[in-house]
Amino acid sequence: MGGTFDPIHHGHLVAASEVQSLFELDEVVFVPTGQPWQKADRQVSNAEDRYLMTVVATASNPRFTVSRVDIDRDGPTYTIDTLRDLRTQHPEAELFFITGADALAQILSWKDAEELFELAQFIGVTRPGYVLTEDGLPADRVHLQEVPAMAISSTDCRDRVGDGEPVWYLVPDGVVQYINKHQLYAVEESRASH
Ligand SMILES: Nc1ncnc2c1ncn2[C@@H]1O[C@H](COP(=O)(O)OP(=O)(O)OP(=O)(O)O)[C@@H](O)[C@H]1O
Ligand SMILES: O=C(O)c1ccc[n+]([C@@H]2O[C@H](COP(=O)([O-])O)[C@@H](O)[C@H]2O)c1
Repeated sequence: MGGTFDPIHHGHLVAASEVQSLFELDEVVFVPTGQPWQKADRQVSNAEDRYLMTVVATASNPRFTVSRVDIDRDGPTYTIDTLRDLRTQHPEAELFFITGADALAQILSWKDAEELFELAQFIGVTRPGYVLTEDGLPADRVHLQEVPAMAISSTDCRDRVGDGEPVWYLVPDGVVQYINKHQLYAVEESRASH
């Protein structure tokens, strides 16, 4: 499962857990993006912080691991490179890439979109506020999966921290503590003056 994970939240974790169980996956590899080029219009937190929050959030699940392939590669992050690197590391594995409905809808705009479907199958999961559709995508390589709806986004978590509101129970406890310890998403002056 690839994502910016700024920060990782329970929507990501529920989706990953549900897909792992339903598709009987041996392992779910969380891959924090290095430089998400489709989010170039906004500031993204330091890759090491996003990686460490992902490690903290997934540590207790024996089927969850975290990969550094995207954060250790220079330049913009493309899933085609992610899948090539994972294929090299796990030559025997059958790869599935888990994405939310919003990301799945954009996939034809990703780099080398056609080749993506040769390297992995894609599992699109429901996400509140987005319609899950495989229109225009190869039906034999794309699976749609309903998962329990968690109306949580990283944007909302960042905004809540910035506004001094709690993110307890939206993200794992260790991630709340990591955010506090490293003062991520700190209150901006314009907001603090309200
Ligand atoms: N609540 C959710 N339910 C299901 N899938 C989700 C949910 N939140 C995110 N995803 C999916 O997880 C992947 C990684 O998401 P990402 O790290 O961009 O989180 P986000 O909450 O969408 O972030 P942001 O609000 O910063 O854009 C994407 O494929 C996204 O569609
Ligand atoms: O390969 C691409 O061109 C591409 C473009 C946009 C997003 N992605 C990947 O899609 C995943 C979800 O991205 P995001 O930005 O919604 O967190 C993440 O693994 C990204 O690297 C990939």
